[in-house]
Amino acid sequence: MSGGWFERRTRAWSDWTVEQLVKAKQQADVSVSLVIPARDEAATVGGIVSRVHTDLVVGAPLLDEIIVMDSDSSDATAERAAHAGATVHRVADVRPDVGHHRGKGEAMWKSLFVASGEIIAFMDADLVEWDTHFVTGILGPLLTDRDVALVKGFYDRLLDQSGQVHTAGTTYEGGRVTELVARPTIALRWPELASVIQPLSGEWAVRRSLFEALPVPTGYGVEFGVLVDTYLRAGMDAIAQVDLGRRAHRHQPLRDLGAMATELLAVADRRAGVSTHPEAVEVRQFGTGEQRRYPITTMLSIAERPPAGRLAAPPSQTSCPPPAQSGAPDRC
Ligand SMILES: O=c1ccn([C@@H]2O[C@H](COP(=O)(O)OP(=O)(O)O[C@H]3O[C@H](CO)[C@@H](O)[C@H](O)[C@H]3O)[C@@H](O)[C@H]2O)c(=O)[nH]1
Ligand SMILES: O=C(O)[C@H](O)COP(=O)(O)O
Repeated sequence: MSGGWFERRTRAWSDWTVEQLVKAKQQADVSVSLVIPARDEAATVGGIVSRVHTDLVVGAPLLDEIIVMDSDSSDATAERAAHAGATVHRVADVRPDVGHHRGKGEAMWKSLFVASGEIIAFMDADLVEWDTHFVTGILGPLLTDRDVALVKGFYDRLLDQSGQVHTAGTTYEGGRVTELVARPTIALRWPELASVIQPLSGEWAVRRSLFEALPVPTGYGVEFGVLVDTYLRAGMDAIAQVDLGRRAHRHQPLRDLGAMATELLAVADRRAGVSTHPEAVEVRQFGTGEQRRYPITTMLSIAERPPAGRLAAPPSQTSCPPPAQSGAPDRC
């Protein structure tokens, strides 16, 4: 492990009780938003929002708001999230004057225009093994240490070959892109970051002032980009990591992970200054059996958004997002 950073900046979720965090929040006088980016997560998003709402909004005044960024869903994600107590925004409706990209990073970048928190915690919407300590854990270092600006969650990552959790086929082999792309890239380019146990974890929290100052990859490169940029601009001591136990989520097919890996490598190349990629790249993959000679070609967006803090205000009131589905504050 990298000298003292690991000892100084590695904690466990159980280091803080909810009551301690509420007190720390009051003392620091900061507001906290939980933002959940979600694309077609009707199966899980309602349960996740409802549990967090019960424990950390109603049960304790830790979160000022729970926002679900509905990322081009075609299922009932928005309805289920709103019903469970979240404020829901359609990503495409936020700041329409700057256009719309598909992708997770876009949803997170646009959340900066609708969330009010000085601290923003992010959590994925496809979790199947988790609990609300995921949220309290990633908030712990930010609420108790002014020098920390970014907190990454880490955990054992389950991989279930059948696509279900808790079956006999479950192993600890999850995190395929993490192991095969993120970690090797870090080893080669930014070895100090190698002590970050889950560089791609979707459960992380950040000070708004930092996130607003960073460029944001619109797709799955967002976690990697924010981690590397924080390190390059603020140094290792601005980063902390918190043990959250075990996590299981819905797995993507291998070919989709190939696309994710390409997005990460584009982010890494840009930060290392070794290439000037265009906004999109062609990825060619191949079928199996009779289809093995036929390419499946995808144009993959590797676009990045500029730092949100540098964006000019919307041109007029008409550019403001329409009211959210459950009464978001009007930020126009
Ligand atoms: O266009 C998209 C795609 C995904 N999501 C949401 O983003 C979250 C994570 O997406 P998922 O497809 O489950 O990603 P993973 O396969 O889990 O990828 C891992 O690695 C990614 C790359 O670092 C991270 O973004 C993820 O958080 C992390 O869990 C989920 O809530 C999705 O609904 C969107 O909001 N918009
Ligand atoms: O972080 C990763 O490597 C990707 O989310 C893939 O995770 P999985 O191998 O557990 O599906």
